Order: sequence, then C-alpha cells, then structure tokens
Amino acid sequence: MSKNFILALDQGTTSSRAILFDHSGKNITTTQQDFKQLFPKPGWVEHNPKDIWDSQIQSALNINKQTNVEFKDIAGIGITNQRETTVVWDRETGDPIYNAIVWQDRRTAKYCDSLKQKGFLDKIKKKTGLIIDAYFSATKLKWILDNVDGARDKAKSNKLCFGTVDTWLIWKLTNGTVFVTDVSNASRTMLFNIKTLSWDDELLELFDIPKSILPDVKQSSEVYGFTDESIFNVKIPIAGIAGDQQAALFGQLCTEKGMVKNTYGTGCFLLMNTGEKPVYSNNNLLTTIAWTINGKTNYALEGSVFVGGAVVQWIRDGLNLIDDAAEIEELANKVEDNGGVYFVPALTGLGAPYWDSYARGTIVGITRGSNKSHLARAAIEGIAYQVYDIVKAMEADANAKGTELRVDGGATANNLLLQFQANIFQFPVIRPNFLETTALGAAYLAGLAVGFWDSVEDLKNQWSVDKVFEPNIEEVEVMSLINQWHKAVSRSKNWIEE
Ligand SMILES: Nc1ncnc2c1ncn2[C@@H]1O[C@H](COP(=O)(O)OP(=O)(O)O)[C@@H](O)[C@H]1O
Ligand SMILES: O=P(O)(O)OC[C@H](O)CO
Repeated sequence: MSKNFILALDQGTTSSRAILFDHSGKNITTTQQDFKQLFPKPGWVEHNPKDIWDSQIQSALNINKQTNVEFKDIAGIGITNQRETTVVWDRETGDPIYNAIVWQDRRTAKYCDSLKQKGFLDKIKKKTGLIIDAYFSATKLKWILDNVDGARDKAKSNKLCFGTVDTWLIWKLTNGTVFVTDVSNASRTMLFNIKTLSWDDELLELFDIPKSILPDVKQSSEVYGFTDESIFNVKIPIAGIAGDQQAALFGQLCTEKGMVKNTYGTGCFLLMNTGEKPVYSNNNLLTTIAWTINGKTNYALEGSVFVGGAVVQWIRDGLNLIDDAAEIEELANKVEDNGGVYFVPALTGLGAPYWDSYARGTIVGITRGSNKSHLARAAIEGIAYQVYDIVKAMEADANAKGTELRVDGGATANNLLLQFQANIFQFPVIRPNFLETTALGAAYLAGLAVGFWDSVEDLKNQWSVDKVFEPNIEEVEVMSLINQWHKAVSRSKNWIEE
C-alpha cells in the first residue's frame, strides 16, 4: 500500500512542532508544544534534554489526535532542529549528564578569546568554515566534559554520547539503537572538516574530545533507521535530517547556486546557496554545509543574528508591554517612525558580522517625547537592521548587489518588519504562502529518500508567493537611518566585562 503522508519534526529553540504534509506539500496539520527556557546565570541558556524529547514526542503523538491520519500511513519522518545546542548523555542509561547548552549560551566566550589569541582563527576557518565563537558546539561540549563530575573519565572509557538535537531525538526515537547526525548539523560543531566531510582529528585533539563519543555523520536524505515500534505502534523510517536553517533553505527551494533566504525566528539566519564548493567569506560570514543528497554536497554562506524575534519575546515577557508577539505591530504602528530611538537587540551578544560576545542590548536616542510605541518600532527595526548588515556582508563577498530575498519564520507575520526590511534593502522581500519552510524542507529531504517525491524538480511548483514587499522610501533616507544604526551598534559593543 502506498502511504500518503510525510511527518516533519521541527525541534526549535522555544518550541517543538510536528507537521504533517501530503504529496502536494500541503500542510495537513501542525501540533506544537513550548518548553522551558533556563537562564541559570547571565549569558547562560540551557534546556532540559528531557523537555526537548517530551515536547517533541508529545507533539508527534498529538498528530493523530488532531486528524484521522494513522501513523501507518506515514511514509517517512524528517528531523530538523535548533543547531549547535549540545547534549551529552550516558550511553548505557540514556540519561543526560547535564542540561543541553543552547546555541545562544555565552559561557565559553573567554575560552574562545584564548583560542583566537593563540592564533587558531585561520586554521579553524579553513577546516570548519566557522569563526571561533561560543555559538558552536565544540566549546560547549568541552565545557561539559571539563565541568561535570566524572564526565571526562566516562568519555575516555566510551561511556558517553554527544549529539546535537537531531542526534538526541533519533537516539530516543530508535530506543538507543541509532547514533547519527547529518553533514549540515555536523558542520555547526566546529569539529567537522567541511572539505573531507569527516570529524577532524586535529580539532578533536585541540578540544580534548574523544572521537568515540561522536555520532556517525550521514547524508541529509537517506534512511537512517526506524522508529521503535513502542512509540507509534508501527515502525516508521527516519529518512531526513537537516539543521533548521539549512532545512529552511531547502524548503524555500533555494536549490540553485546564488539563491538566498532569511528566516526570522528566535534569531535570524540568512543563507545563500553557493553550490558544490565551499566559498569562504572575507566579511565575517560563515561557510556551512547546506546538505548532502545522493552523494552531492551543497555549501552555503550564512549570516547568523542571535536575537531576532526573541526581542519581541523580551518586550512581551520582560517588559510586559504586550500580551502576544503579534501585538507588537499594532503598538509600533501607532507612531510614524522611530522618533530617533534605536534598539540594538544584542541581548546575547552580537553574531555576524560583528561576533562580539560582550555586546549587550542597547537602547539609544530616547527623549522626553519617546514612548512605548517608539520602543516597539525600534525593536522591529533593530531586527531588520541586523539582517541588512548581513546582506551587505554577503553582497561584498559575492561582489554583486542583492536583487530579492525570500523570507520565512514566525516573525514574517509582521508586515511592518518586512516593509521596513524592503525599504532599507532597496529591493523586494518575498513572503511565500507557506511559512513553515523549515519543516517543509525536512519533509522534502525525508520524502525524497523514501521515494514519496521523485526529484527536486518535482517539488518546484509547490512554492508560491503570498506577498511581495517593494521598497517605498528613497536611498538617501536609507543612508541616514543606517548611519544612526551603526552609531547605536558601536555603543552596544564590548559592553560587559568579565
Ligand atoms: N507578529 C510578530 N511580529 C514580530 N515577531 C513575531 C511575531 N510573531 C512571532 N514573532 C516572533 O517570532 C519568533 C517565533 O518564530 P519561530 O519561527 O516559531 O521561532 P523558532 O523556530 O526560533 O522557535 C518568536 O521570537 C516571536 O517573538
Ligand atoms: O530554533 P531557531 O529557529 O531559532 O534556530 C536556531 C538556529 O538553528 C541556531 O543556529
């Protein structure tokens, strides 16, 4: 019997989602569970790996409560996940030995500084495509091995497993029988050589990490194993894995060299498909693996913004100015412009192109006339300005002007944000009809592996436009806004002292 659905599991920074797709790429149903964010110290961000698993499996199980679809009618599962977040667990018991250290966590910033001072920047960039930063998994994993009682001894005697979130979920889904990741996730660890497509022995030595604790690295689209029968009462092939930003690039069908997307979620992540060869940035962007399919690896250039939609969450939960993220647009629309207020949302430092772990959130230009609407507007604009800086870096690397940008992610519901983004880019921003492109990308990868879809060409007519945001201000006006923004950025940099 041929099966009718593909299930994507999208494990994000703030929530776990399960999304069911049919053959036409239509979203049949979505289930979602938020889970707890842990902030044990300033600059530290953790998740309980059990919360990650519980929320993810619960949303998957809720799929057949919300629809009549039976699990036996699912042809394959695609996994996509918040990247870099580091989980270490006991190989025997399956119990995590510490909380997951989340990608936003800055606790290893000082150690990263010491690596830079010792001159490792070039070597690490050549091997991994990455800039030395606390963002990536390597220093988080080293921190766990160095700081959790007994961890180093256990690691040496092959008693521990390390994984990014994809690896952790697949381990749990297969009852501890499959220990894998894919190239896109591996390329975010700072331990993976993106040219040889293997764990790099020299880097493992540098970070003092035994190879035995690392998962096998697979392609992004292949059958890795089957879910344990006890979970869905049927064995379902797990057939796709990609880090969420690479999955979104695939879901937006940016499958040709030169195509670009930006996702506005907790953070913002702009990726350009650079084809089958790695392109190295001269402007502080990352080189990363987009995916490997049928033995062919595609690379991407990436600009990562640490705080995007998260600034709206902070305005909601930290300041209580709104009850729901969507209300920010109405609040911001009560004023015509930012009234001179600029908000650099460096709440967990600045990512690309600044890479400043010591920057912190900064609000400048406040006068007696400023009000909460100006602040809301400045926050939304602060998201867009950060993406602007990345586009400029990418234009400089590509030696070409951007012409359009495909966007997705939760914050793209905000028309004010996308209109302002188009205004400062001076080129159109395109919002597709279907915004869960991360999940769609994971579904495509799984569906291609199990023959649910035949080829990428097959998928191309599934992408369609909801709205095109055309710029509606003049370039001279943009220049003066950008000038003020960069002044604000300079105020936020190198703020905290450890
Ligand atoms: N209308 C809106 N305007 C601005 N930001 C929004 C809006 N709706 C949601 N967001 C923000 O988008 C983010 C959620 O997007 P999502 O793609 O689900 O994120 P993630 O996958 O990172 O968990 C949250 O940070 C939220 O504050
Ligand atoms: O969970 P998201 O969508 O915020 O994505 C997080 C990124 O993968 C971090 O690199």
